[in-house]
Amino acid sequence: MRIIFATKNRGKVREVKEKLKRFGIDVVPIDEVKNVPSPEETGETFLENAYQKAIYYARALGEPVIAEDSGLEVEALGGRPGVYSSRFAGENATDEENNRKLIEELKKRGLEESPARYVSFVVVAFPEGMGLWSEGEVKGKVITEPRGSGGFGYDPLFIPEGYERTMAELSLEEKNRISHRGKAFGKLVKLIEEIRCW
Ligand SMILES: O=P(O)(O)OP(=O)(O)OP(=O)(O)OC[C@H]1O[C@@H](n2cnc3c(O)ncnc32)[C@H](O)[C@@H]1O
Ligand SMILES: [Mg+2]
Repeated sequence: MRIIFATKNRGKVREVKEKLKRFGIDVVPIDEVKNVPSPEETGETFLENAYQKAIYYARALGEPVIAEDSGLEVEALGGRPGVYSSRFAGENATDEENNRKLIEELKKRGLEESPARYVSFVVVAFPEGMGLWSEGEVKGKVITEPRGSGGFGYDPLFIPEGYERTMAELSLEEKNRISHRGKAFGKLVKLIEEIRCW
């Protein structure tokens, strides 16, 4: 079975491909199927954004599409960057720029770390308009000294609860076992199997 995953983030594609492989699901990134301009992400919540992305592409393609919206919530920053995680340092900011901004914001407050969590909302939308969704989170803390080269985004600054290593120091399989995204996609596959909607 194949599932089209609407994302421009290569890190997400790598993780979700690996996660769904053992369920016999072939995850195909949208840009390998059709060249459609990206939709806006104007929602105020992760769920709204994930649904917006999924339904936009499901309608454009005429078949079910999965999308994900995720982010990092930092306690010391009142939950920011949250839904703005990919554009924390500005529109089209790189991971490095976003990480630098996070370190600055913590240091400005005299902090070297803060409790934080990653959140992921996943939606599979059908062209007719309905959708199924699931979510996952992983708690931990953010630090101001980046470590590791795996993963993507804020991973060099995020240490999951119960770990000494940053998310960027974990293998792909290990990250998938404990991550917000790994949990959300695991739950979505169960839902799809239960409802037999495919
Ligand atoms: O919208 P798409 O095309 O899927 O790609 P995106 O990178 O813009 O994805 P989001 O809008 O969902 O923004 C999520 C951001 O949150 C951060 N993030 C989410 N999950 C992460 C993870 O597992 N590791 C590190 N950073 C993560 C990272 O900055 C992402 O760019
Ligand atoms: Mg995005």
